[in-house]
Formats: sequence, C-alpha cells, structure tokens
Amino acid sequence: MPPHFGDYQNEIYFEGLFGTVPALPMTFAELESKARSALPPSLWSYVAGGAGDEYTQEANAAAFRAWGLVPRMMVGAAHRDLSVDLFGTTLPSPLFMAPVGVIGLCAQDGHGDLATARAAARTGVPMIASTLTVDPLEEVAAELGDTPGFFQLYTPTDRDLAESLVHRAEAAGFRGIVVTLDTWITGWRPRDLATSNFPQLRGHCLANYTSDPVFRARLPKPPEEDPRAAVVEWAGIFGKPLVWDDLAWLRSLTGLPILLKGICHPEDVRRARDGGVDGVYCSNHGGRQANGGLPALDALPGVVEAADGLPVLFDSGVRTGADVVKALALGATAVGVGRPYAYGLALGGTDGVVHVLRSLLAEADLIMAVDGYPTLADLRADGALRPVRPV
Ligand SMILES: Cc1cc2nc3c(=O)[nH]c(=O)nc-3n(C[C@H](O)[C@H](O)[C@H](O)COP(=O)(O)O)c2cc1C
Ligand SMILES: CCCCCCC(=O)C(=O)O
Repeated sequence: MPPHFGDYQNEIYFEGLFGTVPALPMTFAELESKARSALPPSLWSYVAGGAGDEYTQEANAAAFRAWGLVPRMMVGAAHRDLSVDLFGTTLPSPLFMAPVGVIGLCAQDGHGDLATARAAARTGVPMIASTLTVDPLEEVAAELGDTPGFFQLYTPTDRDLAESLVHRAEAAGFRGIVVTLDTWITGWRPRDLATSNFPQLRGHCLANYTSDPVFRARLPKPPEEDPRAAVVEWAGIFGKPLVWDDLAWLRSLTGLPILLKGICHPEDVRRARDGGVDGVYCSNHGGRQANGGLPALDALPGVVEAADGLPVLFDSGVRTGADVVKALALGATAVGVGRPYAYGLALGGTDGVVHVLRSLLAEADLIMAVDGYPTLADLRADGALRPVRPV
C-alpha cells in the first residue's frame, strides 16, 4: 500500500486533542515571516531576495493561481498513489528538494546541508545537493540513507574541476548530476548589491571546492592558510557559459543520469534530447537570476510537450500542496521545493524541513482525495486542470 501522506493531518489533530498545537507554521506566509525573524538579516535578504524588482519571483508564485483543478466525484479515491519512477528508482512521492546553495548556513549550527540530507532520509524526498555547501558532498551523501540524492554541478566550463566533482559525486553515491545552466554569472540582485552581501564572496559554502584536489592544486597556499585566495580563485571560474557543443563532453564524464536545469524553451528541450541528456529541469531559478521573464509554470506545458516522455523536473514558486498538484497536472514528472524548506530549516533544523515536506505532501494528497484523482496519471488526463477566469 502506498504511503498516505494525508495522515499527517490526523497526527496534528490527534496532538491537538491533548492540547498540543504545531510548533512550526502551518501556512507559507507564517513560515516566511518567522524565518525572517530567525535568520540573520543579510542571510534572510540573500535567501528571500531575487533579481531586479523581483517581479518574476512574485509572478512565479502567482502563476499557480491561474489554474484550477476540476473536482471529480464517486471515483473512490480512498487510496492515492503518488509514487513516481525516476531513472530506475521508484520514489514514494513526486516531490524533491531543489538545490539551495546556502542551505548550510540556514541551520542554526551552520550544517544545514547535513540537516537537509537527514530530512531527505526521514521522508524519502530526494535532495539535490548544491555545489555550494558548507560540508563536502561526501558528508552530505553519507546522511541520505536510502533516499536518492542528486548532485548539482556549477562551474562545468572548468573541465578538470567539473570532472573531479562529477567523479566524487558518483563515488559518494549520488544518483544523478543536475547541471545548472542559468547561473554561470550572477544576475542583478539589488538586495545583495545594497548590502555588499554575497555569502560565497565571504568564503562561505565553498567546501566542495576547498576539498577538491584539482581546485587546491591551483591555490598559492592551502585554503586553510589563505582563505581569501580561495575565494578569488572560486570567483574566477565563474563567468564562462556552457554551450551546446560542450554537451558531448559533459555526457562523456559519467554514466549517471544527467539533467539540465534552467530549460524553459521547447527548442532547448529538443537540443538537450539530441545531446543525450536523461532529463530536463524547467526552472527560472526562482526569479533570482533574470527579472522580467515568464513565470516558470507558464513555460512548463511547452517543455513537457517537447520533452516527449523525457522526465521533466520543475521548480520556481511552489509554496503549497495545491501548487504541487497543479505542476504535476501540467505534466511535471517531479516537483521541486526551494525557499520553503530553507525557511523550515531556519526554524526547526531537520524537523523543520520534515514538517515543510510533510505538509506539502499532505495537502497534495488530500486534494487528490477530495477532488477524486487517485494517481498522478489521473491528474494528467485531459480536463483535470482548467484556466481560472481572472477576477
Ligand atoms: C538561497 C538560494 C540558493 C540557491 N542556490 C542554488 C544553487 O546552488 N544551485 C541551483 O541550481 N539553484 C539554486 N537555487 C535555485 C533553486 O534551486 C530553485 O530553482 C529556486 O529556489 C526555486 O524558486 P522558489 O524557491 O522561489 O520556489 C537557489 C535558490 C535559493 C533561494
Ligand atoms: C555566480 C555563482 C552564483 C551562485 C549562487 C548560488 C545560487 O544559485 C543562488 O544564489 O541562487
């Protein structure tokens, strides 16, 4: 029997019978506002902020409101199956944790990558570990238990370093490589510029680089002795975009599944397919990189159609279980949560992340129960989702 994610609701009600109300927020608005108080102001503005006037970031979340699920009755959706097959593994649910480069700093003990990996182990929700971590990828992988982890790769134009990182990820047991394409240069982020605040430039979250033999060999002194030189070296390897001609080389690096993150145009999906990737990841980086762009959700149907059966991961703007359901109904194979789990981590460590993930899954599961969609295939059938008339 597949897990009943909606049972989290019963657990919360049951505790309530004995006078215990949830210690952690039950709505995204409260999660966000409490995380704002819990995080140091500069870290809060880095995590919560985005590109330009943050119009695209807001539009990402608002885009979900343009769609509504059509309820179906007498379907007998007493049992729901949210499982999904991804690269030969059956996952209990289609939710995953998007790579968040400073997640390590969001935990009170400064080891949020490890805390997040423990939340993945507890929930079965896969983690995509960023290149930019406080703790090296091997230590993150060791906390994942049986839950699959994926490694997100930055700096792939530095071929020796990319090769080293990919091989380390493979040896550590990660099940796939997610190559982020939209962040070879930093977008225009006024909040960070106003405070001269960019955590990596302060030497944070560079553990995967400073523990890498290829990176270390380039430094005049070991990073433990001269951390500033390590930051300068790190900054220097950004600024060079990956191009389609690099794909064959990238493909040659590993037999693990490769996914390209940041794909929003159907023609790019076709090029990715032709280049032999195993999946595409539709995302606009949560509006952190380029303002003024289309909400990622609006790009999703075109990406799914062009993918023609190739797995499509999606993120950007997911805040509720209803959002998860809508992205699935629009064809996403799996749906990523970003900022909300960072806020959960800030408030409650591993327990906080587990709470955020379980809440999203419970709401999604209960919507499928009430609205009569027992499987993900039912959600994807014609007529399940309709545009909402603007009010
Ligand atoms: C603080 C922060 C750091 C991020 N770091 C990375 C990263 O290292 N690699 C990456 O591919 N995406 C990164 N992202 C983007 C997320 O993977 C994801 O695309 C985004 O959070 C989705 O938007 P949402 O959180 O508003 O839903 C980061 C996002 C945030 C909020
Ligand atoms: C030029 C590299 C910036 C990476 C920053 C991490 C990230 O993806 C984000 O802040 O968003």
